[in-house]
Amino acid sequence: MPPAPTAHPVSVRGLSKRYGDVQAVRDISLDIHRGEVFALLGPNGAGKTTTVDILTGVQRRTGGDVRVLGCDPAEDPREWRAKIGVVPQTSGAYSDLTVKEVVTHFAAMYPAPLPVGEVLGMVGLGSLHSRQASALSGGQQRRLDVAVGVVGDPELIFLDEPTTGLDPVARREAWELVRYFADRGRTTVLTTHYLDEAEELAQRAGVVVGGRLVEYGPLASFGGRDQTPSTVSFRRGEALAGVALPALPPGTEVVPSGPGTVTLRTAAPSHALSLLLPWAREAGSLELADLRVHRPTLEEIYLNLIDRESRETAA
Ligand SMILES: Nc1ncnc2c1ncn2[C@@H]1O[C@H](COP(=O)(O)OP(=O)(O)OP(=O)(O)O)[C@@H](O)[C@H]1O
Repeated sequence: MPPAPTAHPVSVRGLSKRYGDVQAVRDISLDIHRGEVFALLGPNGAGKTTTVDILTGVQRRTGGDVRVLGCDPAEDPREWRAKIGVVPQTSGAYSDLTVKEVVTHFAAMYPAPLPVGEVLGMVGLGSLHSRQASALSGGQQRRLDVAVGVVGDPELIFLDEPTTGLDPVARREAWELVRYFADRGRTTVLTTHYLDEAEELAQRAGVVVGGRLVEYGPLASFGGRDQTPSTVSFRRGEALAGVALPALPPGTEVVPSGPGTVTLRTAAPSHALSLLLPWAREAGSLELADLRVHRPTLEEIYLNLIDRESRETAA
């Protein structure tokens, strides 16, 4: 019987998982939209891998309802499995096969795999295709895991910390691969501890702490980020020394900073700049020296969230 149609490729309601005494996941509800990259964030031991393992049929849930591409992963139907790609947190053991043999072996399990050579090229293993998989370095093994996870050209891809152990160039190659699938309308669930990676690739995210989903939504407004003021700073230089600042957008604060430096905190940095530039020009300065506009990064927002959660838990 074909799977029931579903609005979202992943739909989770009230998910929980207990391992003996450990409540690893508590009442998580979320939807992952078709075609998006969704980042699952959270500290070590938060419950991310457990959640991914349940969504991919590796672990059984102890409560709640889960639909992945219209099916219950606990039933693990064969045709369903062919539509998902998984790069698990731990590297696979590939015995004494060569890199190309490993990927060819996995490609044969899918009805319409991508060409093996193309996938090896995408993960940067093209020149190592005849090397024994067991002889690869840690980072090269991770690339092979990614190749194995995506060779089936999956509709939905789960990447559990795919770039851990990769050098900066390989990390960026992995990002290109995620974008390649996103451009083809595929959906990706990305677990990562690298906030820059999430920021670079994902449109929405969820933060799990102590098994609970404590933040969930578009990255642009994550943790009230779009409401958090930005900082604008510059050096006055000679032309602007002693010149009174122009009228600035309502709510802008002048923050005490070193001599000769102006630091403003404002919810409207573009508006503030549009007033500062003509002000500086009129005073004879075409450039604002050392101009910096700092919007809160995802990492800062995330650290605040984790801090808030640990204080609430302690209280
Ligand atoms: N098989 C298991 N048996 C008992 N407890 C487990 C098992 N697997 C995970 N746990 C516990 O469940 C909790 C969640 O673990 P999980 O691996 O899902 O966290 P995570 O968010 O993926 O962490 P990390 O970022 O370190 O990978 C942890 O307290 C962990 O010790």
